[in-house]
Amino acid sequence: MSNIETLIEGLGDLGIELSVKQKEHFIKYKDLLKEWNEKINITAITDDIEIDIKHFLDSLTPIITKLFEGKKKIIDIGTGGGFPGLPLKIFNNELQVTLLDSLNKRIIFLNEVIKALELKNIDAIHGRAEEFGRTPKYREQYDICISRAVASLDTLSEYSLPFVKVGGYFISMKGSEVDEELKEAEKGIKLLGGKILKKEIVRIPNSDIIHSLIIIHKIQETPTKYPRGGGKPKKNPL
Ligand SMILES: C[S@@+](CC[C@H](N)C(=O)[O-])C[C@H]1O[C@@H](n2cnc3c(N)ncnc32)[C@H](O)[C@@H]1O
Repeated sequence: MSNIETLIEGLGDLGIELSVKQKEHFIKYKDLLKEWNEKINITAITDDIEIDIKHFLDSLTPIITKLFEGKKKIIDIGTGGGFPGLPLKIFNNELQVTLLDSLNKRIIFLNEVIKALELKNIDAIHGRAEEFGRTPKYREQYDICISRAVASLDTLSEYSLPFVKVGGYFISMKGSEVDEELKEAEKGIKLLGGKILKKEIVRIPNSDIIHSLIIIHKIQETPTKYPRGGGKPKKNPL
């Protein structure tokens, strides 16, 4: 059975105590992550302490924004092994979560975790963000779109902002050096109906790792021509 002492300690530093059930969920999730990672490539991080810091605690840093309280509807773009969407769901079971990734084997893994943890109001779906963002079922349906380690902010904004309702937020989890990327994405974010609210600097508890959360407010509908197809958001960012 996996150890989650570093996670428990790190959250303790923030004054947060996990329930028995939440602890069981994180342990089971970590067990499955390590087991599946031997068969398919999900993550390069496999050590108990590193998983706690670089996956679980890092995924939970957005809770400092207070935006993840209550029954929010959120989508995690390019979720990979479920980060940050799945730890956020374990933390606040009221969240209604969509996990999206273009690699089906990772979605199969996530569905196994969802089943093993008996989580409700969470879906793992296979596909590309720039395609789902054009369909009525997903477009402008979410209070929050969040993403970590998927693309540069200009490209990622075109993938992400179409999912967000007017009045909602797009949160991009980035490293500490993000100013250049922010500057390059500014014009596109405006075209997509967003407004950069702030850059929140966060230290991952129980570590010296500094990251930033870019918080973008959706103030207008995204024009229907976005997201563009044919790989344009990546090849030719706005
Ligand atoms: C480096 S991994 C990051 C995974 C996870 N967010 C994390 O931080 O551990 C990037 C993930 O984004 C997915 N991805 C890349 N482009 C995508 C797109 N256009 N739509 C959906 N998923 C995408 C990849 O399949 C991969 O699983």
